[in-house]
Amino acid sequence: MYQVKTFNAIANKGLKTFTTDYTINQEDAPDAYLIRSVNLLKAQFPTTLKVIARAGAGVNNIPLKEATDNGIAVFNTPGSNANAVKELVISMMIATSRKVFAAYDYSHKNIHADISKQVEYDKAKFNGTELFGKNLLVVGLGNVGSLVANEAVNLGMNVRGYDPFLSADSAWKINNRVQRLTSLYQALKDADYVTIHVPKNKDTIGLISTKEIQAMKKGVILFNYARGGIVDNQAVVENLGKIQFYCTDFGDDIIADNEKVITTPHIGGSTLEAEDNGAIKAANTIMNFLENGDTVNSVNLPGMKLPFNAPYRFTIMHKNVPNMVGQITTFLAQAHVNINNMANAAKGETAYTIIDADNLNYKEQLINQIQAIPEVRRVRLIDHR
Ligand SMILES: NC(=O)c1ccc[n+]([C@@H]2O[C@H](COP(=O)([O-])OP(=O)(O)OC[C@H]3O[C@@H](n4cnc5c(N)ncnc54)[C@H](O)[C@@H]3O)[C@@H](O)[C@H]2O)c1
Ligand SMILES: O=C(O)CC[C@@H](O)C(=O)O
Repeated sequence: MYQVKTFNAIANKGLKTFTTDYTINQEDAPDAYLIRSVNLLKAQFPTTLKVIARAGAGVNNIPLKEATDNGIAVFNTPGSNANAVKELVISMMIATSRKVFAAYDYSHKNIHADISKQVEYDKAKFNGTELFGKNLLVVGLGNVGSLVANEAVNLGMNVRGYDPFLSADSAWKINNRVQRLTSLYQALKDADYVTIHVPKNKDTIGLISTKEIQAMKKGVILFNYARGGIVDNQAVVENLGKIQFYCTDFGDDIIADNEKVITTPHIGGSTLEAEDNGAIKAANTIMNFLENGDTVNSVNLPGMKLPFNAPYRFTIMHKNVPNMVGQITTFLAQAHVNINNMANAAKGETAYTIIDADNLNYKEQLINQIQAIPEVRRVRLIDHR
């Protein structure tokens, strides 16, 4: 039996994905955390915890180094809510361009007056512009950015994208009419719209600040549905003469109460469909990791999936240093354990080894020996019989 502890509202479809081998929030020795945006940066992890699955994209709420040091695999569910974010961004592009919020406000305030004639005079205040033919700059062309870019092409926009770390998978998804840039500044000066879709990390905090805003065109509309802090809100408020509207999912005191700033309460991924997708993917990720040791979509381990055709599997999370496989297989050989299949891969400073065995001897001693190698973070034995 495995124990799962959930944080945040996790869609029922996801919880129902777990088989009867899993209990949810019933006991207190969790093997897995299933989370959304809960801030775990200062959390103490129980020693039983082996995996954290984030239903969604951003993992800036998880202390990746601490998790790795404690032998905990961390996963997200790439793309599960990308369509939801895309639809919100496109709708905000249209809503701001057509002055929908001010027009709604006008109509709402005058709801009891007989304004049927007055509107024909007043409506000039709400003249808008169209997206067709305008320039859009998309910063970050991953799961969300690529969808936004493609949809904007469909709407007749001239789309440019900036993503120096673009993966081959993402590149395949992008419409060939999206012009790829090698410098962020190349497109800032003539973009009518700038939208940010990068992860929050030490390199992207303040990615859009005073210098970048000063390089933008007057009247630009800026969107941040990625994370608070990637756009410097202080720089935004100081430049609202230049910025026509700033739309963001991440409000704070600095940008509060400004009619040119339109905030939403982190609802980019808040659709029924996206919440179901993310929760189902996260639940499957947890089960595949705990039962098979699969690490596809891990953010702190190399992505690995090995057919499991033996009675026993060792999974070892360890530092990416020489002679790890040598030491581990020496212990297995000394215990007369026959290796059926194995794989090893690394991601940054961390590596992961999967060893399938035909037989098992001296179980406790073997696990203790491997775990005692100083660079080993966690060894697990999965009994598949
Ligand atoms: N508002 C919401 O509810 C919501 C929902 C989903 C995602 N998000 C946020 O949006 C971010 C992006 O989501 P995604 O699913 O597209 O992630 P993703 O990992 O698929 O794509 C991120 C892209 O950003 C690129 N990138 C990284 N650093 C960059 C930089 N300095 N400059 C330009 N590009 C850079 C990467 O190469 C990658 O292609 C997430 O990390 C998350 O924080 C927010
Ligand atoms: O869980 C959520 O609603 C937010 C999701 C979003 O910010 C993400 O990073 O995927």
